[in-house]
Amino acid sequence: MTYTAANGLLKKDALALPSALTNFDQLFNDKTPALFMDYDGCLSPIVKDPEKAFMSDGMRKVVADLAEVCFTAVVSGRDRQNVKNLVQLDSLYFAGSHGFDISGPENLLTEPADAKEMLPALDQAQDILKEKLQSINGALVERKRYAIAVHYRNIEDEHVPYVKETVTEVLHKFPVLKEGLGKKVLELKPNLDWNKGKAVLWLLEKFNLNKATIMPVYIGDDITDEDAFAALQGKGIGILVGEHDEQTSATYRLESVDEVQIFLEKLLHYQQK
Ligand SMILES: O=P(O)(O)OC[C@H]1O[C@H](O[C@H]2O[C@H](CO)[C@@H](O)[C@H](O)[C@H]2O)[C@H](O)[C@@H](O)[C@@H]1O
Repeated sequence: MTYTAANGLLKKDALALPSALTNFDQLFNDKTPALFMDYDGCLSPIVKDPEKAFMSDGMRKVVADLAEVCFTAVVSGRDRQNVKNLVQLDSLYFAGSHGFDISGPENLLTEPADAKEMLPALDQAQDILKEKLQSINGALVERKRYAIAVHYRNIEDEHVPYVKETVTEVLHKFPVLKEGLGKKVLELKPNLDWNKGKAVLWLLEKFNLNKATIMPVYIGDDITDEDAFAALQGKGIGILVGEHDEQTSATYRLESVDEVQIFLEKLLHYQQK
């Protein structure tokens, strides 16, 4: 099903999207890509332990090669330094904490949404969550500079409602924070008008990439990536990897992390022609 949402965005069922692989030849029309990618579920498969979400050597190689020929960024919900450590490529731009914390080659380091005053609330919320969830086997509270992820992937189903209620309670205590949803995770983020989509638009502007010769492309698998797909509607290409629980603003689809690698290899070949 396809429909136009109240805000004018075109939304589709993930399974109704055409494949970015079979339609590759129609995507770029001789334009140079500006590439934005999510990490978990896009560059690395979803696994039980967030610290063990590794990128394959093949994926790292093609991303490194692409960074030589076009603007290449990773836009992640993870802490910026954490995702940088996992990717291990200094030639890339990184937007961590869902876009609140950005770095790049040549000493770029910036927090464009100016969320610093939310840090005390995040610190206090983290302490309360750790204390309240310490007795729940498998619950994981992951602090990023500008977000807290409460993971429930590894807990018994019967404890999930308690975890969700606890997050809701903490959010009520700290109105400067808002909820974010992801794959078996609830997040607490600064209650500001900033997200992955705004970060992508900020990078396009900052690096003078809003030109007819450039085609922005964003690849991601999760609900937080929807902000970036929405930001690129009518301006670039949004590619959803797999599916999530909501309708999508992406325009194309890839089945899996393996298909992401095949797509990136095709993109490299196209860009080297
Ligand atoms: O925006 P992303 O780069 O995709 O980050 C989104 C979240 O990814 C991580 O959690 C997810 O992946 C884990 C490893 O595969 C998985 O165990 C977890 O269930 C997923 O929610 C990361 O830990 C979070 O901080 C990111 O926000």
